Amino acid sequence: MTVAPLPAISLKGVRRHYDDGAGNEKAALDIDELEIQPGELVAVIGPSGSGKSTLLQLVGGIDSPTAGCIDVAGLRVSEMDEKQKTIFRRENIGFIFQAFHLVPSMTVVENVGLSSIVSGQRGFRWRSDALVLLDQLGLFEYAERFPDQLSGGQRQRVAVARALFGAPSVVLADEPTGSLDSGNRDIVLRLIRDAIGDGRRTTGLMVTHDPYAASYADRIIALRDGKIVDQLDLTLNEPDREGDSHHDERVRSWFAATSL
Ligand SMILES: Nc1ncnc2c1ncn2[C@@H]1O[C@H](COP(=O)(O)OP(=O)(O)OP(=O)(O)O)[C@@H](O)[C@H]1O
Repeated sequence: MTVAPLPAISLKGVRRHYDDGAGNEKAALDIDELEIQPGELVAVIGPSGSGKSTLLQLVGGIDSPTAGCIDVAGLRVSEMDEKQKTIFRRENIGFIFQAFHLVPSMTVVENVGLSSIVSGQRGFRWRSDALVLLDQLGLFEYAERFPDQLSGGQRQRVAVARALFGAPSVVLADEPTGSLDSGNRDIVLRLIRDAIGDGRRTTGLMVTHDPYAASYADRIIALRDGKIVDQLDLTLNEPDREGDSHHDERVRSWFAATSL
């Protein structure tokens, strides 16, 4: 008998309400069920205000749900207090924020290895691991610079390297290719894709407005008004998923149909 692996990310009956300012409760997120398997890369799309960032913040333990159950990497995030969530984030999550959130007083290589530095790891193993990632992203020569000496696209790649550093259980990416030209967009997407996949222990959730970026995912989910309104399984296209096939017709027509 084969036993199905536990999902890497599981949401059940998850609601996140806000007061709309007029005393009414408005649901930023309302998901009955969502399961993401280990090694799966899921793209999240949807119009502005549909709940994409809220979903990332709940899975990443930055925010807490009003109701429901969230499990990530076998841990019940929805029941953690703030201190537990801080440790959970540090040990399990690699974030790529739209605003990058690099530490201005630290060099590029220190920003990449931040989680090791913060957790007090001794020795310089972290530095060589960080340099490998910087090299893969074409930023080796910038390792000793500071974030304010980089372009927006270079900073975004540093943020990607930092998120992938240490092979976290889950990578949460909010528009990871937003500031990149097409060449660097490919480098970043391939690196994220290589870090997440069969036999890897990293799982990914990536918010994007870019159909090309979404085509790197195994599955695309569409949010509207906080609910999952559509899904597309791209693993069905697996035999063709190299090179130009990332522009797969089915992805484009589906995007057109969901009027993004
Ligand atoms: N702190 C808050 N207080 C009140 N309402 C909030 C708060 N954060 C989010 N919301 C509301 O929740 C809904 C979902 O917001 P969210 O930021 O998740 O959307 P999004 O899909 O990420 O949008 P965008 O693409 O513009 O970043 C929106 O209607 C937003 O106004």
